[in-house]
Amino acid sequence: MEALLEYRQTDVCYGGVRAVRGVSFTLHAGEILGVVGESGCGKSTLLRAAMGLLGPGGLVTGGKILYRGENLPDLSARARRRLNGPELGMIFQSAGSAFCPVRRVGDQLYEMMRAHGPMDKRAFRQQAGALLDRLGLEDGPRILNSYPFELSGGMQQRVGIAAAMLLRPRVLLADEPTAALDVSAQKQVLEELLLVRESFGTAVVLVSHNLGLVAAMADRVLVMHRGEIVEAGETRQVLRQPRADYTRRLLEAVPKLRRA
Ligand SMILES: Nc1ncnc2c1ncn2[C@@H]1O[C@H](COP(=O)(O)OP(=O)(O)OP(=O)(O)O)[C@@H](O)[C@H]1O
Repeated sequence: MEALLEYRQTDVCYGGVRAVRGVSFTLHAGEILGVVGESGCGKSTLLRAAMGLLGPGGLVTGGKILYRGENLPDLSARARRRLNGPELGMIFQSAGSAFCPVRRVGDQLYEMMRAHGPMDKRAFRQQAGALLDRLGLEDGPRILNSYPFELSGGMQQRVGIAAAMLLRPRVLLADEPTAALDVSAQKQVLEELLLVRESFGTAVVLVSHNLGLVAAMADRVLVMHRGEIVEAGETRQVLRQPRADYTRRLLEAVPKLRRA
């Protein structure tokens, strides 16, 4: 399998304070990699660093983040715009809040698609409607004609997830994508992630607090603690026979774990 994304001894700082230290791993095409660890351990920072979205105080201060051989922190803003979206997609914890409040969500999604290549409006509406349907939003045309405030938080989140998926990126960086969703919507989103991986060989980095969800979805898992990877390996092995004390402590907080 092709190596798509490779972190090599990556350090990330905010205003000189290190949030991620010496992180190394490789993500291959078609793979789902889970990232777990307590709040504040650097999971979001890891993903934002690849997207160039660390914000004004954030900087990759050491190592490399290679996407198909190119070091992402070295890219110009122009090269970055070419990659972000169609190559590297990101689903944020609050994906729904990224929409402009005074424009219909369908227009915003269509514009995003058009920014990355020619797209016929009818084909777009069909494609977007089918995806929304699979994400549990059955009335696609109505959703596309809605303003963000006309949708519930869970609906907005799923439209935000659809926005990342519509461009069919090779790599999808998903930061707690389903944390704000109810159980049935959560299931539909996770099934769609699996379908996208199966249909297009999309690789996924799935950040989650939910170890049960990671156990069910991820092929491999990274355990992070205070900005560092303390354990990495095949999901089943890490969750059943953890080597690091920290992983054991994390698992002890979950009464029962079963791989689906
Ligand atoms: N914009 C920022 N400016 C300064 N420090 C930040 C910024 N964003 C994150 N940090 C700090 O970097 C560290 C890692 O934060 P990060 O959000 O990556 O953790 P996380 O594991 O994703 O947490 P959570 O699970 O709560 O989302 C934390 O100490 C956090 O306070």
